[in-house]
Amino acid sequence: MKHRNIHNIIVAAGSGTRFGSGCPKQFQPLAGRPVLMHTIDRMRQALPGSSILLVLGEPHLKLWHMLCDKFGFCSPTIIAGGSTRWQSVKNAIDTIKLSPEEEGIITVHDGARPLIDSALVARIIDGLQLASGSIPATPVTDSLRILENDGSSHPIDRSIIRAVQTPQAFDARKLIKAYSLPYKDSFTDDASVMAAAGYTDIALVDGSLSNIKITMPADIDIAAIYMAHETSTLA
Ligand SMILES: Nc1ccn([C@@H]2O[C@H](COP(=O)(O)OP(=O)(O)OP(=O)(O)O)[C@@H](O)[C@H]2O)c(=O)n1
Ligand SMILES: C[C@](O)(CO)[C@H](O)COP(=O)(O)O
Repeated sequence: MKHRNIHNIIVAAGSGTRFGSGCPKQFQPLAGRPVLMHTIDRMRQALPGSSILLVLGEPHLKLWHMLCDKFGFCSPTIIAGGSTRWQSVKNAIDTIKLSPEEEGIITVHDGARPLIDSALVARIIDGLQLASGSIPATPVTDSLRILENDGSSHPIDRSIIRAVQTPQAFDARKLIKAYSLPYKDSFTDDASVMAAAGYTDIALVDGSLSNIKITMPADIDIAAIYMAHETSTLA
């Protein structure tokens, strides 16, 4: 199925401070190829015919072009990143021009989440039928506590908490409007930007436990195990 009015933003302009390597995590090898190539290929498979805007940091452009040459990889259109994830998304959004009659969808995905699959992407697109945004979420499995300023803490009911992933999908006009408002430190994802603009009708769809964000070095090993498991269950 072709999706011509879906614009997919993949943000990969981070520097990977927590990963702690000279080479940012999105370019690290995973199952023989850079993490980011898995992410892009899976998004292409999930939504064939839709456009991808790849957001990269200026210092990493040369490395990316070198990797594309090495792996014979065709890069999506590249957009210059910003100093925060919000700014990187905004830079891409500012290049999307909708015609007056166009009912567009914008998805935003972390380049550092290489384990998306077509079923997950289909769920977030379907979730948009009844809401302004649609985001994948999973229950948490650890016990949770609220930490107070004085250092004390108290337990909370984890059954009312969800951990949120990407990709996140939105009505394009509403997301563009939300990203025209000023930045706040509380913006940790795109749904939080929508909420600040008053778009609180966000559908939560089932996330995937394997859809981890590469954050620490060990996450590369965990992602490789998930990928090997996918391959063995397909065989
Ligand atoms: N200025 C930024 C910061 C983050 N990102 C992207 O947003 C996603 C989620 O961010 P995160 O995991 O925090 O990546 P980093 O900022 O690279 O990591 P860290 O916070 O450890 O420095 C990543 O794909 C990252 O490349 C981005 O495009 N531009
Ligand atoms: C966008 C995100 O991946 C959703 O879970 C997450 O909020 C990114 O957080 P980070 O601190 O920028 O890694």
